[in-house]
Amino acid sequence: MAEVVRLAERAPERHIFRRVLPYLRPHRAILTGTLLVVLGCAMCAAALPPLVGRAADAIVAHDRGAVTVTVLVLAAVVAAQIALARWSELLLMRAGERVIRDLRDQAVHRLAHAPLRFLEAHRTGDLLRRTTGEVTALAQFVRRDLPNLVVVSATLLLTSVTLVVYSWLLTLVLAVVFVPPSLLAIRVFQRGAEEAFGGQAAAETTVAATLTETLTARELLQTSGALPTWLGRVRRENRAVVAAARRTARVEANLELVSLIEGAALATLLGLGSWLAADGRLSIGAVVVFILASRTLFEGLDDGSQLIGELQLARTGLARLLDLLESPGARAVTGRSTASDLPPHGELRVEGASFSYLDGTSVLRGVDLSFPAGARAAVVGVTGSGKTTLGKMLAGLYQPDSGRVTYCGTDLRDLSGAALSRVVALVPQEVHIVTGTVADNLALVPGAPGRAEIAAAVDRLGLRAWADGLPDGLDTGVGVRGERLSAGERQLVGLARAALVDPAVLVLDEATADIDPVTAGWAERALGELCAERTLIVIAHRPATVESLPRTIRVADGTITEGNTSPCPYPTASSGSSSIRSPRV
Ligand SMILES: Nc1ncnc2c1ncn2[C@@H]1O[C@H](COP(=O)(O)OP(=O)(O)OP(=O)(O)O)[C@@H](O)[C@H]1O
Repeated sequence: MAEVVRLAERAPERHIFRRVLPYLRPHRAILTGTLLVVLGCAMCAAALPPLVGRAADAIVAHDRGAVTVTVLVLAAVVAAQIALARWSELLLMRAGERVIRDLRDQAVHRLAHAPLRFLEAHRTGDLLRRTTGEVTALAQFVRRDLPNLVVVSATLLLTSVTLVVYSWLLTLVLAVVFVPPSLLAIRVFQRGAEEAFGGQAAAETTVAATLTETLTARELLQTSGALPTWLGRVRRENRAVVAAARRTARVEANLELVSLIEGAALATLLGLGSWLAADGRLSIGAVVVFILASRTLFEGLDDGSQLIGELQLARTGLARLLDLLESPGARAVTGRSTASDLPPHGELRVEGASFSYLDGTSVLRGVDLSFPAGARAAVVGVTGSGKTTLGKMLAGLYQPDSGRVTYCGTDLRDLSGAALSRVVALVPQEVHIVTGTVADNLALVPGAPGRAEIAAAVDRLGLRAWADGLPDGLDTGVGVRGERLSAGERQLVGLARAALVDPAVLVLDEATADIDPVTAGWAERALGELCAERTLIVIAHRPATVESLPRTIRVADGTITEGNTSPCPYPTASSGSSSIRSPRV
């Protein structure tokens, strides 16, 4: 079985900031400018205690002129601090939004190009959370917490310098007696935080994934009577989230210890400072500066430790997002060859191909098949024998674990995404329909065809009367996920999309749901027109389809046996004949 790299439930956080650097590089100009403004803001904050100290000394010395000048400078510094803080906020928001926009674009791009096997290996909710929830959390962090984090770091640094300058003795007491226990308490918090926040994110992801499934499987759940069992599962997972959140809250409570240490330190410093001032070894102003600066230091430690919680949350989200962006498993496996290198008609060949699903289910073993240009074949087999898997492999959606699938000698793996879709198109049993109009859905092919091209394809397939019969023609809304279209009409959309792509090979997974005779007639005609010039491989579910096709490929026990070839059995739009029985798609 080919190795598929799964995303870790708890994404590794090692070197997380170094890993995010390449994503920040395109925005380095605005980020550097922002950091400089933030630094200016922090310098203003650090200048306040010395200015207040100077004012206190001037008051003690009855020096009115010095008091006036100091107060004016103080006012100017405060005004500058406010202005710089506002400016840095705006800059950070702008820079942050750009970074987030790029990350989101890349995540969506990565998911849109990820191999089918990678997507199947993960729950949709997990992938959705990584591309939406984690990005939103990151955006919030950048807007709200990052400015504070930068200001706090710079303030801590500058305040430490102020403290040393004003009294190395008091700084020594502070540094030896009080700062280490503070840092220890923060460290204890950090250690628990990684586990607690990671656990909370994982538990929330599980709930998100289950909620997504609740919506997608709602019909099954409502009609099968399985809703109570399912809701029991939702409740269990919900309880796990609450437990994880409580664990996080307990870890956060450790931070209270930091406040306690701060109170004790300020009281000690005040006593010690007053004693030194009374002894004449320190001015009153210096004591004031020291107390204010110590307070700033502890506030910084306090804010910093709270921010570490947010930082941890952002780290976890960022790690999960980067895990997706960096995952080799999510990397598109298509190559660079373009369809222009290849003839419009040619042989599709399977050589010694084997395929197993991730859970180890071995489905196909050593399959050899050849479909010369214009061949038409039915693929048959009991349910679960591997027909759909073979179809997806023929369409290049699954890569064989061993062996290869080639078109005119070129491995499908070596084709670019657009080239692959021009070589082979798969119309699945359940054609995927997106919210919008019929025309919007038909435009979902390479090259985004315009209205005229879409109308021409519909005419070519003999579907004009069907389209005109819809309430608003091609502008008819299809509802959420196409629920306003019948199974047959969805296959008509799939066939019309195939006509717009104009592939050399068409693989059709016949719809098993009963289709009304009128829609079946439209589909029959469209298919007849579509298969006029190309290779057609129908995964057949009805005896009538099998009888109508000249060649039968039987899938059983992972291997293939087959019969002969003869001309196209489908009537074309121009012939209007339906004398040959054909599949109801
Ligand atoms: N995504 C998947 N992950 C794991 N196993 C899978 C997956 N899809 C299909 N299988 C398994 O692979 C085997 C072949 O499935 P496949 O859908 O190809 O059969 P099929 O012949 O098309 O069936 P049907 O006629 O019912 O559509 C089955 O045992 C199925 O359970």
